[in-house]
Amino acid sequence: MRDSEYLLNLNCISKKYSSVKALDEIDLNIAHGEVLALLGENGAGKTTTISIALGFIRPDSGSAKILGENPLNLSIAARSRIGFMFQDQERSLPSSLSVKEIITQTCGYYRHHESLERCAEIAGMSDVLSKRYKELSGGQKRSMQFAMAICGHPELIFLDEPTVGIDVRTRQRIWKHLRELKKRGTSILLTTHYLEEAEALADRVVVLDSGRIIYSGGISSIIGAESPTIITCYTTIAIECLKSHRDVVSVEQMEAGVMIVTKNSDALLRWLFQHDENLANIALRKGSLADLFLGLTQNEREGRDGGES
Ligand SMILES: Nc1ncnc2c1ncn2[C@@H]1O[C@H](COP(=O)(O)OP(=O)(O)OP(=O)(O)O)[C@@H](O)[C@H]1O
Repeated sequence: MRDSEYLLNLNCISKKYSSVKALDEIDLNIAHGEVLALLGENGAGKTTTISIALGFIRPDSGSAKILGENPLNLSIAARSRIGFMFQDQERSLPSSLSVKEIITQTCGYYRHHESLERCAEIAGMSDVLSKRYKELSGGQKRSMQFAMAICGHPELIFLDEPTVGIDVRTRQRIWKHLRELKKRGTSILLTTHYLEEAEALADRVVVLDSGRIIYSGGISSIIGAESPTIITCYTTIAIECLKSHRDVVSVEQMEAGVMIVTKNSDALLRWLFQHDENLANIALRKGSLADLFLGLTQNEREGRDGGES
């Protein structure tokens, strides 16, 4: 695909805040109708990426194009094809206006928009339309910001941690709506700490770690065919030796023993018993996607540190 065919095209973008490298030469594209989840721990660079894509901040180097234009100099026509929901959006919202007034005002920026009632229904806000923004709970505020992001039928939507603090029912409703938008061909970039959110919605995930992309691809390729198992145990086998075992995804030293993430617990346990007669306090549990994600970032960091020494 040529760069001009992407709705968003970030090319070798770097950004530093004083001595902190927030982004380090990242490349990121979004195609028509694609849902991309940007994953990473706190401070990985997700919000900085979106801020650069939308032209809120200037990168130190690299080039960015959104809907074929420079984000720092975006035309009104292009703006009206974009929706977004930001983590610290709160500061820019008129807190004394009601939900109804804010959503109506936002709809006014777009030529084709949803009705107020439909926006409220999608975001689960029908009962609080007359409440002032400052009177809303944290979750209701996020829901309203979501309504603002989608109200204008944008072609490209940026959602920065859209469901943080939102109750389960509203989260399900938001996911359902995002799937419908995807079916209609809307492109979505969402950042999330929830792997299940990425799994539920995304065609592709990009994992950021300390400003670098350490994975880009389908979520099933991260997980693999089997979901991981966590073994905790006491062992006299050296950590380095455990790490080099082919069935080990990651190992962490605990206060009393080790925590091993593996995708083949049967084979690994047989090996542990064979090689350590002092093996004790064994406990097994099915790992979450988050455990696997931690393993991925840990392995990358170790690879990087090893490579630099
Ligand atoms: N305005 C700023 N001034 C100084 N440092 C900043 C600023 N904004 C971000 N940073 C730093 O840049 C790095 C990336 O931050 P960013 O907010 O992009 O991460 P994130 O992945 O969105 O994190 P989170 O999940 O916590 O929202 C962090 O180390 C952060 O402390």
